[in-house]
Order: sequence, then structure tokens, then C-alpha cells
Amino acid sequence: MEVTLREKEADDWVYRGEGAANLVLAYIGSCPAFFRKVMRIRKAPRNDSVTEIRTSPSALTAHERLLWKDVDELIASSDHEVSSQLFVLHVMKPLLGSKYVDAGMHVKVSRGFLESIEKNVICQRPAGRVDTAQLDMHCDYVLLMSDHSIFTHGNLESSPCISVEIKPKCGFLPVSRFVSEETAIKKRVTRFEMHQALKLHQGEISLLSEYNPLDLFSGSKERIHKAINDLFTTPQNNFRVFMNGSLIFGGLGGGAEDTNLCIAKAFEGALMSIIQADDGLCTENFLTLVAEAAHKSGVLDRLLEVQKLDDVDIEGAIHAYYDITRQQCMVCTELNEEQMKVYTPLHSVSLDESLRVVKDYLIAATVKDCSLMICFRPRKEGDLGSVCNNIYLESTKQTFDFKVYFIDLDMKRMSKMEEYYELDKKIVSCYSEMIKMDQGRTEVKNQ
Ligand SMILES: O=P(O)(O)O[C@@H]1[C@@H](OP(=O)(O)O)[C@H](OP(=O)(O)O)[C@H](O)[C@H](OP(=O)(O)O)[C@H]1OP(=O)(O)O
Ligand SMILES: Nc1ncnc2c1ncn2[C@@H]1O[C@H](COP(=O)(O)OP(=O)(O)OP(=O)(O)O)[C@@H](O)[C@H]1O
Ligand SMILES: [Zn+2]
Repeated sequence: MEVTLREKEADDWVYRGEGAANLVLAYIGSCPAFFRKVMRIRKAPRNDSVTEIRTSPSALTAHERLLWKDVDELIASSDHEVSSQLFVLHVMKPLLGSKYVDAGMHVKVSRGFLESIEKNVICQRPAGRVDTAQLDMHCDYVLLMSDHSIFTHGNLESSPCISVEIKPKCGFLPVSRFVSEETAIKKRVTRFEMHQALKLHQGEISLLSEYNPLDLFSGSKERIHKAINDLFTTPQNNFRVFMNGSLIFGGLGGGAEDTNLCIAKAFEGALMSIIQADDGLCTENFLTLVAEAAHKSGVLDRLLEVQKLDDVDIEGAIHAYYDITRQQCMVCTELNEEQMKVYTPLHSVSLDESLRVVKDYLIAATVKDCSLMICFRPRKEGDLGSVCNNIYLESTKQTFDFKVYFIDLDMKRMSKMEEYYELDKKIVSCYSEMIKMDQGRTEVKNQ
């Protein structure tokens, strides 16, 4: 029989974090079925009275059903939460590897349950997130999945664990011939770095990040280590650390300020219960551990491969989108004859090819936005080797078991294609402006 979670059960769930689209809670009750599980609940924008999701007869729009026509299970589903879970199960899991993906399961909830959760968590949510969205009270289902910030077996008191959450973002520079001359800078500067300029301009961040995704995805131990160090210095919404499931570093539910001495000291202190290093050296050892695990697991190579399904860039994929939706191409209407020559072939391919292009672009968008959770547990003397991967940290003479999972593998909606195109242009133009202004300042200084 299907269980429905009701109002009285809401107190068993506590705030864990949130992103733009979902709010996540951890279980503190005593029901074994929910032990060491988290619940992920979809949010709805506050100013959005009628969303696409609710007006659509099925979870997917007609165009999306066409796009995902080869995935029978997905197009048959009529509930948005259910189709979201099926997307992870049938599309993302085979691509990223079943070992690293937990599709979770859906659980029915009553409106009373959602209302009670909303009330319970409101004071812990970041103000910016509260202003933009609340729980989607129209959800019939929520997603239940393992808590990947802890190990699912063993006693947390005697066997503590520490985990990092990394949102790596796009790890490659586009090589697509559809990248125009005006935006050619995209082939030299990462999207992440350019987006920082826009975020700074819009007041979303106060300082530029030092992190470079190309380091993290480089495959080189040294560069991965550099990336982890830089993420620690400027964590923003790209780096968090949890101890036994509680946040000890980074921003809860959003971005974090840059790491000052006070934050660094508190973190060093928190690590001392797990990393057996001399005073002041725990952080350094921990960051080495993270870098070694990221390198050894090989998951970044896998992630990069899937990100590269975006082989034509948004500047190519947008044309295929207009063909599928049978709209006049709003990009081509702005081009001169010479420029048109580059993009006309994209409008001459079969519908199946246009579908492939947009589908691959959206899959890549999912994995450019997902996060990685790496959870560590020090192996104690007498412990038998486990099935987990492990790292021997020479400097502390400790062996750590670790496991890796991807989280947030939501399907990106096809209706966002025009938004992606516009944002791409905005990011390039804001970055170019910043560079120009910097050059101007340097020239004045040198005069
Ligand atoms: O467009 P981007 O690269 O800024 O990514 C968005 C993320 O911004 P970021 O730059 O990582 O801070 C954004 O994250 P934040 O809200 O900034 O924490 C979301 O993850 C958003 O996805 P969705 O709307 O939840 O489906 C993300 O949107 P998608 O582009 O993945 O659809
Ligand atoms: N399975 C899990 N185990 C432990 N923590 C989790 C799990 N899933 C999510 N979280 C925590 O909840 C936070 C929000 O989850 P998630 O990233 O899925 O939200 P989102 O709204 O989809 O994000 P985005 O803004 O990237 O779209 C994560 O940053 C992570 O800290
Ligand atoms: Zn076109």
C-alpha cells in the first residue's frame, strides 16, 4: 500500500539545504524506512501563478515528449516528480554510472505535510531564497533518497564521517564552429570565469572566485589540488563541507562569503576530531584528501564526457530548438547573408537530428549544474577492508574509506532554451565590458 506523509510527520524532517529549484530535509525520526534519508521537495516561484508544470496535461510538454520519445517510461508518466525521478533513473544513471547515481524513490505527501514543513523551515532558509520561492504546495510527491553526506551503515558516534559537496560547473571550453566571431572569447575563457563578472555586476557575489573548473577537470593531481584549494578560499555555492551530516563549511542553502581567518580557524578546529594532524595542518591535509579522492575516483572524467555532449554550443543548439518547435528562427532573422551560411545547415537536417542536438544539449546542461558529494570515514585499526574506495593519507598515517555520488541531476526544461541563449550573450558582453574597463584603468595608470 502506498504511504502518504501527513502533517503530524512533518516534525521528523529538518532543514538540510536548498538550491534554486528544490528544498532538502533530513530525517530525525525513528521510522526505519526513512533512516539516513533526505527528502527533496520542489519549490515554486512566488510570483508564478500558473506554471508550465501545472498547465501541462502531463509532466512533459508535447515538445518534450517528442524529445524524450525513446525513453518510454519517461513519456508515460503524468506526474512531474515521478518523471523527474525516471529521468535520473533512465537517462542520467546509464550515462554517469549506476555506482554514482541514486535515483531515489517518490513518496506521496499531503498538502498539510507540505504546509507544516514550510512553516517549520522558514527561519532557517536564506532570505534571498525565501523571497524568490516557497514549497510547491501542488506537489503530490516528493523525492526520497539516501543522505549522501553520511555513510548509510555504521554508527556515527564511533565512526564519524566528513563529506564535501562540489558544484564543479562546466569543465571545458567550446570548440564548436557555431560560436560566432562576436563571442569567440568563449573559446579562451571559461563560462564560469565570465559568469563571475555578471554575478559581480548584479551584486550576487562580492568578489570574483579563484576557482577554475579547467583545473578540477584537468586530470592532473596538482591542478585538482589547486582547484580544491581555490574552492576552499572562495566557496560561493560551489563548495560545502558536512560533518556527520551537519554543515561545517560553506553556505547553507546558497552561496558563502570568502574564507577569512576566522572561518578558516573554526574549520580547522572542526576537522581536528577526524584528521589526525598537528595543530594548524588539518585543513591542508583534508584538502589533499579531497583532491586525491576526486582524482582517484575518476568521476570527473566521466562527468566531463557527458558535459561534452554539448558539442554545438547554445549558439548551434538554439537553431535546432526553433526547428523542433516550428517557430521562425529568431537568431537567423538577425544575421546577414554571410553569417547565415554558417547556420543554414543546422536548419537543413532531419527532425531526428534536431532532436538529438537539443536532447544532448539539455543532458549536458544537467551535468554542468549537478553536484558531487564525496563522503569520507577514517578506517579504524582492526577494520576489515570494505567495498569502498580508500585513500591512505601519508602525512597523517590514516586510511579513509570514501564514496562518491552525484546529486541534483534534474532534467532541464526545453522551454529554457531561449533563456540559455540570452544568458550566454549577456555573460559574454558583461565579461567583455569588464575587460575593457580594466584595460582602460591600466592605460590611465601607465600614462
Ligand atoms: O545558468 P547557470 O550556469 O547560472 O546555472 C544555474 C545555477 O546558477 P550558478 O551559476 O550555478 O550559481 C543555479 O544555482 P543557484 O540558484 O545560483 O544556486 C541553479 O542551479 C540553476 O538551475 P535550476 O534553475 O535550479 O534548474 C542553474 O541554471 P541552469 O543553467 O542549470 O538551468
Ligand atoms: N542526497 C543528498 N544527500 C545529502 N544532501 C543532499 C542530497 N541532495 C541534496 N542535498 C543537499 O541539499 C542541497 C540542495 O539540493 P539540490 O542541489 O538538489 O537543490 P536544487 O534546487 O536542485 O539545486 P540547483 O540550484 O543546483 O538547481 C544540496 O546543495 C545538498 O547540500
Ligand atoms: Zn537559425
